[in-house]
Amino acid sequence: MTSSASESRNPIVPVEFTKGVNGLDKVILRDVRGSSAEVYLYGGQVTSWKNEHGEELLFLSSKAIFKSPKAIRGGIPICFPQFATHGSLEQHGFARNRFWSVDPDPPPFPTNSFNTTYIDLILKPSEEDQKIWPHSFEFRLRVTLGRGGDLMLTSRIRNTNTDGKPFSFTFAYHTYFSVSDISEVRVEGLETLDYLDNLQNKERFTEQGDAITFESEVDKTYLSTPSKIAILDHERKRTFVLRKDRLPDAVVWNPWDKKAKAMADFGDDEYKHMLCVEAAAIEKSITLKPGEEWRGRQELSAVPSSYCSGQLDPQKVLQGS
Ligand SMILES: O=P(O)(O)OC[C@H]1O[C@H](O)[C@H](O)[C@@H](O)[C@@H]1O
Repeated sequence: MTSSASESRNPIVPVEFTKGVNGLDKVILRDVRGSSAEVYLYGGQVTSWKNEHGEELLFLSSKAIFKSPKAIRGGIPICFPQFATHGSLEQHGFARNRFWSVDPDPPPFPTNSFNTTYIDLILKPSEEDQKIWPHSFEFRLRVTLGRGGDLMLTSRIRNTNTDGKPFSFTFAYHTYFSVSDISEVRVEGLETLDYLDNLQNKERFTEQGDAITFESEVDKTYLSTPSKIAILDHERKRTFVLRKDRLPDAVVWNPWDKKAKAMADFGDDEYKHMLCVEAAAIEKSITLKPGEEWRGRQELSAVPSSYCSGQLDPQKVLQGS
């Protein structure tokens, strides 16, 4: 069937503006082959990413609270201008619990947007925000659903201070991946790297051994990581490939059972079905002078993983384009 035939029979609305939980504004991106993504203006947050079979690829807690000032638990929260407690602001900064707007006329992107569906959002600080972080900025976020169902997020952050002052920030795409069973998952691309252990006062260690697997709580910030990280879900025979640009660090987080129980917006057993791998800039903060812009990009794809004599072949995953 040609795509025009399928389109005329079943018209696709590539960008739909609608309402989500609690009447919050939501944008749905759709690709003709059936993949989709959902973005809430609250937090500028992707909450859903589905492949062409309609299978959800991101974790969203069944207990997520879609109400300000609580950030939505799951999807891809944006941590800005501060990651975690690396500064004096609230945990993970304020971008994740502010109302973003649709950017009607974003400056042009050099990247090829042919054959993709996307939405541009913008966040500017309110007067209240400037009381806690005394800077003026424009944060433009483009969420793109690629032709093959890939999900791309590009952030452009510009210093618009008129007082001549630079500002510094840390940043993360706090991606919650949906996994079959955390004990069946391994992460490749971070082995042998140095990391800060957030469970041990951010002390620095070196990762030993092979790929990373999970049997207890993990909260680590890997430093100077490669631009490509793979998350292999053996049970579902699915591999997520995360590619990133200008985001040198990567946080790996699973709260495990005890912390899961302590979080009001997270189910007691949900830790089994999620893993956060967060493309980030943490160890070295980013500094912008007035008029300067930083751009940070994350691209996610989900591919079927194949078994080779009972073992996944990590080289194939990591060397593939
Ligand atoms: O509960 P939140 O504020 O959303 O933070 C959730 C988690 O985010 C990151 O992964 C941090 O490294 C963790 O220390 C933190 O627990």
